[in-house]
Amino acid sequence: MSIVEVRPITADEAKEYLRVLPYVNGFPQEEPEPSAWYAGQAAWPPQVPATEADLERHAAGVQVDWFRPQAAFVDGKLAGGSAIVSVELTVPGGRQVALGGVTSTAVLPTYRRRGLLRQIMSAMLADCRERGEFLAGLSASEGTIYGRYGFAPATFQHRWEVQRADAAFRTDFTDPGTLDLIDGAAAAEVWPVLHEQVRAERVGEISPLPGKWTGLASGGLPADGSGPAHHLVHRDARGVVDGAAIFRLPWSPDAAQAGVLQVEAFESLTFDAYRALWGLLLDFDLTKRVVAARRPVDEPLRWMLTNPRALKLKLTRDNLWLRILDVPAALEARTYATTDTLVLEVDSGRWLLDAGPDGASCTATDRPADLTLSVNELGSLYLGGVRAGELAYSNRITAYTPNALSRLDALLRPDRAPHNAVGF
Ligand SMILES: CC(=O)SCCNC(=O)CCNC(=O)[C@H](O)C(C)(C)COP(=O)(O)OP(=O)(O)OC[C@H]1O[C@@H](n2cnc3c(N)ncnc32)[C@H](O)[C@@H]1OP(=O)(O)O
Repeated sequence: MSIVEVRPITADEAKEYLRVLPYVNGFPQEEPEPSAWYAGQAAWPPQVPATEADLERHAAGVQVDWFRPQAAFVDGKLAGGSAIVSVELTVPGGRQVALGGVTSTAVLPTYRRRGLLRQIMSAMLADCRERGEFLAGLSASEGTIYGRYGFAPATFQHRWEVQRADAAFRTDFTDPGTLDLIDGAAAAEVWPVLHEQVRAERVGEISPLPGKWTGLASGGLPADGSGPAHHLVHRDARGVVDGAAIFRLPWSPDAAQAGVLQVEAFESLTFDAYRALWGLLLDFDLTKRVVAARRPVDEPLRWMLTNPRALKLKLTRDNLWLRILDVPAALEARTYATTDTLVLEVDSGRWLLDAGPDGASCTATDRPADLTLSVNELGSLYLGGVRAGELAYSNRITAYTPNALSRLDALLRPDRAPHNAVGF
């Protein structure tokens, strides 16, 4: 019988850990989708296997304090691994709380389905708890894997398209600011500042990993023919950047795919920036169609067009999956839209949630429950991106008192849908 050991890796095991990851071996790391869905980062088809030089380079990135890899060794061979990255998540009320982000997870194909991930996950979640991280999160390569560990989808994203010919705006707009095309080096300065401001306001947004924006400066042409990145910024009347977009004009030999403007990133702090940036992108000369991926599910643009149906939803997908590791700590970290008191039975714990716009207290109680749910449902509800009624109708939540579902929804619902443009 094999001996399995699960533990953090040492510095000189970094390359061995990398060797289990799909992209290093030329295997797929996402379900097959058009590369445009990933907004430029083609995860399919698989790339060529990494060279020793690539591994040397990547190994440095594994040995940093914010990247905490755990690996499973079978009879001494490193056969699977995963890592927690330390990031922050904006929760309702604006607090940016520590999130243990699960990433870079893989088990060698010849060692799968024998419980290695289960053991690695349990070690990683214990590590998060020890560090006081009461939330863990991930983006799932497949929807069937992570529910068993208590994770559930909490934010969602859309990919939509608009035919340029259909993109008439309802009202005229005079821009008090200016639009400017800038180079990658300037964009690498703009994006970190802009994203910090955006994530302070957007529930569900995540802090970027170190180095997230440095690649913008060097540019580089992706191998998939999607062409160079173009950087557009909007400045307000004082000249301060209040919005930016990154787009490409990919070439395709397929006439149906020609003339596409592909929006890879878009952020704005003001209505003026939002309207002005989309105004240009939706009416870019010599293009036929705009495709935008990783967009929030409550895209206001739809309501600004004379024909709201012109914005055609092409794909909808879960984005951030949350795992609540400490129920009272998580519920006390956010604020609530109404003032109410509910008893929630979450798995085997029963909690009295006394919540309001200034925060909440959440204490153990033996009062009868208003609702029962598991930590998975609480993860989906936590940021307000899923309705309690939807989960009750799918038999995932049971309500015992009148209006308990609508009262819970009223408490949790933020003004805007939770959204994270940045992942890990
Ligand atoms: C957050 C991220 O990093 S997403 C990236 C995830 N990585 C990948 O998708 C790369 C390709 N896949 C793999 O490397 C592996 O299949 C992993 C990492 C997903 C799973 O590793 P394994 O060691 O095989 O998982 P393990 O044997 O611990 O399985 C635990 C449970 O999950 C189930 N499971 C594991 N993988 C899958 C899957 N792909 N689909 C459905 N169920 C799965 C197992 O059947 C098992 O079920 P049980 O609890 O009912 O017994």
